[in-house]
Amino acid sequence: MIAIEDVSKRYADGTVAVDRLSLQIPNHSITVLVGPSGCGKTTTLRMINRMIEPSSGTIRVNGEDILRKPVNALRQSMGYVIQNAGLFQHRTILDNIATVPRLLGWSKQRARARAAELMERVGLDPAMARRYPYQLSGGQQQRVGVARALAADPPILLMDEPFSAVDPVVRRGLQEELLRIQGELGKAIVFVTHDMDEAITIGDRVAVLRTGGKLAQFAAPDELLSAPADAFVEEFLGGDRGIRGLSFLSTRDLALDRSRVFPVGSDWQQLAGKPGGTEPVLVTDADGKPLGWADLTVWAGDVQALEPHGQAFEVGKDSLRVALDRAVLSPTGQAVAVDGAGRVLGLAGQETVAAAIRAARQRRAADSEGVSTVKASR
Ligand SMILES: Nc1ncnc2c1ncn2[C@@H]1O[C@H](COP(=O)(O)OP(=O)(O)OP(=O)(O)O)[C@@H](O)[C@H]1O
Repeated sequence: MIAIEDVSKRYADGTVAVDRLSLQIPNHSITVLVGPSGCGKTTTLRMINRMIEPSSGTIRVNGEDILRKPVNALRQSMGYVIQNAGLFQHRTILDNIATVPRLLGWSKQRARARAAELMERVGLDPAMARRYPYQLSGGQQQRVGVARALAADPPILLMDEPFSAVDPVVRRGLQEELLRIQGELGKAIVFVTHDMDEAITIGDRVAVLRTGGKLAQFAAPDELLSAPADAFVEEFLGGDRGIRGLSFLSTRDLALDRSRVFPVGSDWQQLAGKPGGTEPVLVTDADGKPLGWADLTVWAGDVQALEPHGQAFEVGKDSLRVALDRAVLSPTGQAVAVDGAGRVLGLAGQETVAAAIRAARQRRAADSEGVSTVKASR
């Protein structure tokens, strides 16, 4: 646990970068500091590893005042990742990652073995080990930066806009990779960004700072989206926070319609004659996997002639946001719900999703702890 207690930073020219900030940063979780340019995010992060000394207040790590710890020991317990990776250009990728273990006195062989292990962990091809940083893409360099910070297995990882310099697709990949690594390693991660979407995607908790280094709100992402503390936070969250909030609601309890799903080989003529026979049906293969939509008033049983079913959503894994998106994009207005093996569980139209949203809101109102939240596949 990192406890920031009533910490302020006033620079020599009188600029107040951080103003009486108090934050409890738990272990085994990602805490994001987010806010507009100049609001004191970097200053806060650097006070944690003592690259910057606070003007007042105390920072404790697991109860111990960081000023009482030798600065080297403190920094060894904290990996540090910055924008553009900050790699040593004259060292190979392997030796970049091995830097801290070498400083700690590990043999070259052991440090390199550890570096090779970390390359795999962050998703880098082992063939890159002997390359130099300029021979890697920006996204690959950021992975090296993360691997280097993790090399000595520090319990804390400080990350300052680590993914800001790469394009959105690569950035998304890096965010997913970080979440996966965190799932395996469970560090205390403090992550600085000015991008609220990034904060919401990766943060377990998000601290929104306003200019002057004052804390505007510190909350879990779903709470931030559903109950912004004030107009500043609301504006910073952007105009579509209602839709984005659906990312945190599970599809587990959706009331799926199974009455319009039939396996190939069904008696289509008989079904067409039944009440509702003019409604499109979803045809599945023998395993229950979706093949496409059929209008039984005209379809003659030719699988090739089915209307594409589009992307499905996985119940329990994907969020209501994904389900709603699939329903909106579906040619029939019905999203196809599947299990982990891709077998159809049923259909969910926009009204079904809307009912699930209302039910989730009621549960939230009844019990602020009781709302099902999902972390993945937002
Ligand atoms: N060494 C310094 N001397 C004087 N003022 C400084 C110094 N370093 C930072 N500042 C000022 O302190 C404030 C906070 O800076 P900081 O870098 O912490 O903000 P930030 O939120 O990380 O910004 P950005 O998102 O643009 O990186 C800014 O007004 C900045 O100009």
